[in-house]
Amino acid sequence: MSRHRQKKAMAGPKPAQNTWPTLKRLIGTLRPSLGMIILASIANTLVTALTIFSMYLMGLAIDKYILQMDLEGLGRLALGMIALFITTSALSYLDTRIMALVAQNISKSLRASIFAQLLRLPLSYFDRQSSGDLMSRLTNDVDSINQTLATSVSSVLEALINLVGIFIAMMLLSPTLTGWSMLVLPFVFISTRVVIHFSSRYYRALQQNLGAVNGYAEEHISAQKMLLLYDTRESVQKDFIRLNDDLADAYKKAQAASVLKPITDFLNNLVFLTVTLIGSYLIITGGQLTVGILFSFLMYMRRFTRPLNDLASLFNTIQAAIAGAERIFNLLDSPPEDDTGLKAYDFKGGAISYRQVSFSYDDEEVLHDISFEVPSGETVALVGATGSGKTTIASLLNRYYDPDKGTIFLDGQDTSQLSRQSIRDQIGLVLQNTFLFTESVADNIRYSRPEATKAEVIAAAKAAGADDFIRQLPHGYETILKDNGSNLSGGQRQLLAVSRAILADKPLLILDEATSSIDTKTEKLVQASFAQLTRGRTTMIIAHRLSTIRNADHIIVIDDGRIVEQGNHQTLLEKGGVYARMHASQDLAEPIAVPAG
Ligand SMILES: Nc1ncnc2c1ncn2[C@@H]1O[C@H](COP(=O)(O)OP(=O)(O)OP(=O)(O)O)[C@@H](O)[C@H]1O
Repeated sequence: MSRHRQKKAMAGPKPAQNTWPTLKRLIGTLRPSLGMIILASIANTLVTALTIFSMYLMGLAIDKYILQMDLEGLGRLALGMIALFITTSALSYLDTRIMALVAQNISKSLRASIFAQLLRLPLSYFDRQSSGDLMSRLTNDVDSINQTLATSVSSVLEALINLVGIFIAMMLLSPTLTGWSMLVLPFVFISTRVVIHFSSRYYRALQQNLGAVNGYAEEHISAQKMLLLYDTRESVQKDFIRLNDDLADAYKKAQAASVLKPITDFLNNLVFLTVTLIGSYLIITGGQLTVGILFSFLMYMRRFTRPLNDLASLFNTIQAAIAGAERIFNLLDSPPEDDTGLKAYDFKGGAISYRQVSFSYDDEEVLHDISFEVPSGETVALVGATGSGKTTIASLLNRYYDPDKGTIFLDGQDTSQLSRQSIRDQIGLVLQNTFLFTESVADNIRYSRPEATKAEVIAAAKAAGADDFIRQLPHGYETILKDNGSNLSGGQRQLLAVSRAILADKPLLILDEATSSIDTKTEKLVQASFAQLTRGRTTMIIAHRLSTIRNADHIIVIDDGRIVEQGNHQTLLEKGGVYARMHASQDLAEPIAVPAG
């Protein structure tokens, strides 16, 4: 775990910024389930009321039957109580089931909307958000709403009814004793709050420390090669020891907080004893109290502070759910990529023209005044140092991003007026880091054209020169690729990407050559495969190898977001400028970019 991420984890989830509007909107999502929620609430209210009543009956049993030695009556009452308990259990089951159902329905539709929205959002949104953050909306935030709806709504209602119901019952039984207990009960409540406050604080700290230790271990175990290469094992070990010490400290503190519990238990018992003594005194001195009433009363008292504490801790859970809901709503409200009102791209050969294009990702401009023309069917190679802006230029063509200034034309049509999908429908893409799904090789190739037959898939792989190595895989075309195809070499991944593009058969192409060193044999294969692919197609190629560039019709040399030279291999060499120097120092023979990982 990087230091940055550690800090983030320590900070914990953020509270909601707009609690009330979010709560209102969250309640709005409950509207379709209103009938079910009312039903659950009625069941819940009945359960609480019947439970309070059953405690009254127990006192009654003492006064009316036990002290009168009426066994038959006691038997009747016991039967009645069994019926009562069965009813409350059934109602309680109903309440739990209904609320779990409501919560799951809402979580399900939230997850569906979030995922649909993630597929619609523009790329720039993902630049600003970490994928971990987005994943946590789909999992943690939805889960926290689910938990809250499933349990907290019922619990709040139950706590409120308990509080009011028990108070009324106590007043009916004995106003005097109620008065006395109201004097001492605050001690019980406050002491319990203190324990909860401290233990939950230490518990949270413990969780964060645990997360930090796990994250650090996980990251460094997977970075074994780096540790060996740079010999950082000693400092990594030191960092781990520090995190481990913090974790042990957090455990000790959390343990120390648990000492508080016996103290509050003692206080609780003391309060209980006081009320019992007062009650007994009232009975003995002929007050209006009976043993049965005192018994019921003491049971009520035991329960009375519980709803207060429940409400206090529910408040935290509900707050966390509201904060989660706010993050989800923010995501759902972000403007999606919108194609409405735009014309479809009318393909006429794929001539590309950039005119005075500038672009910034955030505030910093990374492309300045880019202008070039590619006639249809020709190949343009973009060359330049790493970070100079080659990938960005290509990203503007299929409208992953839109320029801040200037215009890009496709066959003379202003792309800002064309629907993104209609442009992307015409462009084949081979990226440096091809994404491979956990599916069979055949299905991965078919990703660009799902309806393609097996024979078409094989023909595409053959044309790309991928057929040989695919047949050597354990199950040939049916081999399932795992972990983004981690068991394939960089060159093999590119061959699959080319197969995909050949199968898609799009008239325009964007190729990003692999920067990672691939062996000469595979490189030749990839080159041949690229040559096959680009034939007759207008191609923009982000070039890292001398051989690719030499064959391009146009070469555009980029430096720090500007075009510094353009021409073809011959004219640029003759010019004796940047390109000629790059060529002379054989920069291009080596991959320009540092291979990732
Ligand atoms: N998603 C992004 N958000 C913010 N800045 C970005 C983003 N992608 C690239 N940049 C920045 O824009 C500049 C140009 O990057 P770009 O990826 O286009 O360069 P490149 O020439 O393709 O590099 P390479 O050869 O390493 O692929 C760099 O300074 C980079 O840091």
